[in-house]
Amino acid sequence: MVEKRKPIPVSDAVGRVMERIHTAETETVRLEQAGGRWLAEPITADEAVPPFDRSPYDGFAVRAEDTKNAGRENPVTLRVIETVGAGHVATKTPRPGEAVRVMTGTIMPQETDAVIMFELTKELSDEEIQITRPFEPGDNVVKKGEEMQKGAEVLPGGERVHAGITAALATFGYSNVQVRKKPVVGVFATGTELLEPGDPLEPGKIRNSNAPMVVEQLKEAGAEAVYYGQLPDEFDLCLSKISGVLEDVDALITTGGVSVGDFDFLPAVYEKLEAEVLFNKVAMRPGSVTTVAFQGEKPLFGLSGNPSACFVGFELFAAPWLKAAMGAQKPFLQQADAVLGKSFPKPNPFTRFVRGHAFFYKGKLHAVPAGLDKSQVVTSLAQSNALIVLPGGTRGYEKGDPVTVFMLRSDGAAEFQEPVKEQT
Ligand SMILES: Nc1nc2c(c(=O)[nH]1)N[C@H]1C(S)=C(S)[C@@H](COP(=O)(O)OP(=O)(O)OC[C@H]3O[C@@H](n4cnc5c(N)ncnc54)[C@H](O)[C@@H]3O)O[C@H]1N2
Ligand code: MOO
Ligand SMILES: [Mg+2]
Repeated sequence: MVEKRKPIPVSDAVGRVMERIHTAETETVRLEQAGGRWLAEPITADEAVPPFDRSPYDGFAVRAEDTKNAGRENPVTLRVIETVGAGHVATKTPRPGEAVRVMTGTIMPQETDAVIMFELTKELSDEEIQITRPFEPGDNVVKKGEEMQKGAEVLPGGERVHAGITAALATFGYSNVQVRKKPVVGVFATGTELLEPGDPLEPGKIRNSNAPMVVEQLKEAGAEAVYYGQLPDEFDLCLSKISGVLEDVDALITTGGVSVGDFDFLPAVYEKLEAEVLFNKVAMRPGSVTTVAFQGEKPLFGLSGNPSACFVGFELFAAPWLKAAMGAQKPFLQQADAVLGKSFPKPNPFTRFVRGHAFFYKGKLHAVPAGLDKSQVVTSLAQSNALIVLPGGTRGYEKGDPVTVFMLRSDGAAEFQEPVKEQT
């Protein structure tokens, strides 16, 4: 008799997995290698930024006091005593009536407290300029520590290093950075029907799309994927291959073989390994048969063989666990309110995660289901940047209904648009 499984709500399933986080150790990597890694230490300012008062313009550093009587009818003439570029320090100290020609980024010369851009001066000669308005002390001076004071916290840690974080790390002298070790995640695709992408098709066989997809999802999550190849639907072989690699990985992902078919052997493999099964049925579509088991601290993610179900199972359970293991403060997909762009008439006993395309139109986020909504479907994944969440227990959804979307990515999001015009 076929095993009857009891579905649990998605949030319970997520909760069960996230109770079992095992935080990865830290390691030190060079700044150039830190992109995409998760920060394992807070970033603090080793020095103030900027580290000295500096000029934001190409112009003249002056003593503001000298300019206080300047006006259209009363131009003030100042004598230029030196030219200093960024990276150099003025060698002279201006006396009253004197100015220093400075470039953007130059440390303010002693005794100067304002900068006048070239365009606001009249250069009478190489040595003399004229100005026709007064300047206050501090005008056009970027103060030391204006951006960040020495010792201030820039980031608390737990963020993923992107180009902006790299810039901050470089600014504060982090030539080496502490990050979390990447969990090593083994991947097996199960299925006697599977061919590799380079193979010609044969009757009854299909190309293995799950393994390359999951390897890519692992990379996107920041983990280290080790693809161990395909396993035919044979119990002994699945058991020996899976138990053979468990020592070498921090987590294992299998695709296929988790349902109730005669050749679905993952449930029996978990039993034989004496792994603790957290759940084997989730009240969701696709991915209802997604199974998560633990062997000690190691999660075994038994993702469905159906490509869309496999994808969703990874995003909902494996990705947050892996990101949290890498110290992520925010391991879940970002959620947003959107307007459903196309009716979805199918009744919904389980919560659906519909692959779709989300985009902004007239300031509102819209989400349109992509391609066929079936768990066997691959190509809709290629057209999606979001999962549209349609809670279960309804008769379907109408175009225009409010929905929640989980954002998968934001690249490739827009064509060129005229930036919003400033209000005047
Ligand atoms: N009697 C029942 N049958 C099924 C149930 C059920 O509750 N009762 N659940 C269905 C649901 S829902 C899903 S989802 C699938 C899950 O199946 P498995 O996880 O056991 O996966 P397989 O049987 O191995 O394969 C399913 C399907 O996916 C294709 N596949 C497998 N691996 C890959 C791969 N690497 N790349 C591309 N496609 C793959 C495979 O050829 C099958 O077509 O079970 C339903 N059945
Ligand atoms: O796990 Mo299945 O994808 O719900 O169709
Ligand atoms: Mg099956």
